[in-house]
Amino acid sequence: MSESTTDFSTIGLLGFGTMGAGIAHVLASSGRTVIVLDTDQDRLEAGSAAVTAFLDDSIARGTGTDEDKTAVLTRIITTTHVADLAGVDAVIESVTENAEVKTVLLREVATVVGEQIPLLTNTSALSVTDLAAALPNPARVAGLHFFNPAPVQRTIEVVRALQTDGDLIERLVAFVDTLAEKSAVVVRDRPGFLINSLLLPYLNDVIAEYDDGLATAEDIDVALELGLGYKTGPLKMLDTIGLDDHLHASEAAYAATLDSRYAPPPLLRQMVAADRLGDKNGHGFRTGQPTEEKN
Ligand SMILES: NC(=O)c1ccc[n+]([C@@H]2O[C@H](COP(=O)([O-])OP(=O)(O)OC[C@H]3O[C@@H](n4cnc5c(N)ncnc54)[C@H](O)[C@@H]3O)[C@@H](O)[C@H]2O)c1
Repeated sequence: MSESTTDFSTIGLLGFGTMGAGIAHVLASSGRTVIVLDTDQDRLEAGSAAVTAFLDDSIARGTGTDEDKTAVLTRIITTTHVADLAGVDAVIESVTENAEVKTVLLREVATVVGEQIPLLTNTSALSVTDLAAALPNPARVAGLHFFNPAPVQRTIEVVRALQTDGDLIERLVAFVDTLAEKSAVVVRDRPGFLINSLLLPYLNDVIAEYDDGLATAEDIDVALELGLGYKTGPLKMLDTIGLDDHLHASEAAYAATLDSRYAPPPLLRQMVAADRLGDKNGHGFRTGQPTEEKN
């Protein structure tokens, strides 16, 4: 476990959902103190349980110890009061993907933390530039985009909004370097940033080809895993991401660009309408499907 706390030694984290729990784990594992805000006690307890599950998993795999677990959990402080964020060195926002929810909360947080404290957003699909424009001192706003699950995924996108101060970008790259096995990628603020702007069209192409009957879902995944050396086949990946989340990300990128590469294919909309969301509810392209006939 790294004990480096050179910068941002106490971080305010907004939202203790899927991503918030993973991010809290990553930050606390780097030796930092994390003050996590969510709307109510039940959500805070669910977030703490998710962090505990990550740590127990590490112990079971022999990559963590009981001492690590205690140390990490001790560094995560939970609250439902924005006032408790006074004194943090940076804020990472990871609440529900809704521009108004994020803006209202960050404005309130800004009044507590002061003008110079960096406000960082983990949004996947919203414009960081738009968000910065709605906040006091937009130069201290940037994106810090983690991938799911945050403790496992190794890339973090540092997103430069039009207003972001160059020094802040340098501080964020140095900060990411202090997180275990994470690498920063600095990207401009555009729909999907870097990874999703390339991933969304690829996944949408695969869905369209599958809908056209190119091959079975299993064979498409096997072909890309073995033929191109991808770690996870695209249809398995879609089930993991969640088809509703992928639809939302595609719609947002399409609305922002009118680029047809992002347009959600008809089968994606149908899958979501039929409540086939992937791993999260046990029905998707690969999850819960009987083995298909080969062509
Ligand atoms: N899930 C992913 O794969 C993924 C990956 C990268 C980035 N993101 C981004 O991370 C952010 C969070 O996504 P998630 O999947 O963790 O969502 P989630 O629904 O699991 O968690 C969101 C949390 O925010 C809390 N919240 C909502 N309004 C709040 C408020 N006013 N004050 C405090 N807490 C509030 C909710 O109670 C919930 O616990 C989104 O912006 C999303 O786009 C998600």
